[in-house]
Amino acid sequence: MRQHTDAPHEGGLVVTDLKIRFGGLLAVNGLSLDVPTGRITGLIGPNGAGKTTTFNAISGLNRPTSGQITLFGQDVTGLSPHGRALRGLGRTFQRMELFDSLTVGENVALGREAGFAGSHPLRHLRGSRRETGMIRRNAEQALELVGIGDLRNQRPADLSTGQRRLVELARVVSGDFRILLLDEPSSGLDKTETERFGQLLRHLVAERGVGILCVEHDMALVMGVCNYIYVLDFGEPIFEGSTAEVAASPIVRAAYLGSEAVDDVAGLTAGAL
Ligand SMILES: Nc1ncnc2c1ncn2[C@@H]1O[C@H](COP(=O)(O)OP(=O)(O)OP(=O)(O)O)[C@@H](O)[C@H]1O
Repeated sequence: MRQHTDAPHEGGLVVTDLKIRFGGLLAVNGLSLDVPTGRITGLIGPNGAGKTTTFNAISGLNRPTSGQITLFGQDVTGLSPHGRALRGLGRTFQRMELFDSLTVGENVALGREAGFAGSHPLRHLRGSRRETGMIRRNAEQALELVGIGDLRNQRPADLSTGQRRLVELARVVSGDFRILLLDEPSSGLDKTETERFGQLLRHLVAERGVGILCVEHDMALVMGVCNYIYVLDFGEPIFEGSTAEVAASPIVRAAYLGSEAVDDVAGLTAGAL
């Protein structure tokens, strides 16, 4: 596994030789990832490559057949999603899971707990309010960092897809996690919104020093924000490298043949980087 930090590795998420089998299907076969803090790492691959399965294994929603997952040097392979969250791991989901009965501010305040299997976010919200204002303060900071403070009293149902994506990002930011897993965060955004979202991710890393692992189909976003990229195809890790190396790789282009993203990859290879 190559390390993609310039400085000595200060820790983060490390996945070693991950294998996940569903019956006769080897959905992920020997994937190793290094996701340091202060960097945006990409995980890409065509449909069905195993990206979400990998995310679920990292966040504890499915059990790996073999392999190891460590967070800041601690083996978390056997821990629950909640245990991993407490150790600094937050995630978003491909399908946004915002509560339309709550305001934007309340959704963001769910922060650390929401979205993780086995938690009870509504109960958590009420309990925490009684005990402390800390969650509300975290939520306010996250709303400001993501630039949606003016939406705090609105309901998610009244927002555009782009705004809802920002609410989702603010929610995971409010959890004060050190490693964020973002599952197709720009899905449903137009080109301008995606560009702004990319700038926001870079701002987030610069401000908070978090590490981000991002699964994303939008190649322009991937190539624009990621420091390092891993490529999966049919569960096999087929390539890893800098954005320039990935964009120039014939292996990567071949994996995307027949998919919509192939033109994007080819275009980036031709000179965007
Ligand atoms: N719970 C499951 N049981 C059986 N097979 C599964 C399960 N979850 C995923 N798979 C299969 O594992 C493979 C990888 O799926 P996964 O959703 O991880 O791919 P992906 O790269 O995230 O795809 P996409 O980009 O379309 O979201 C697919 O063949 C999928 O059908």
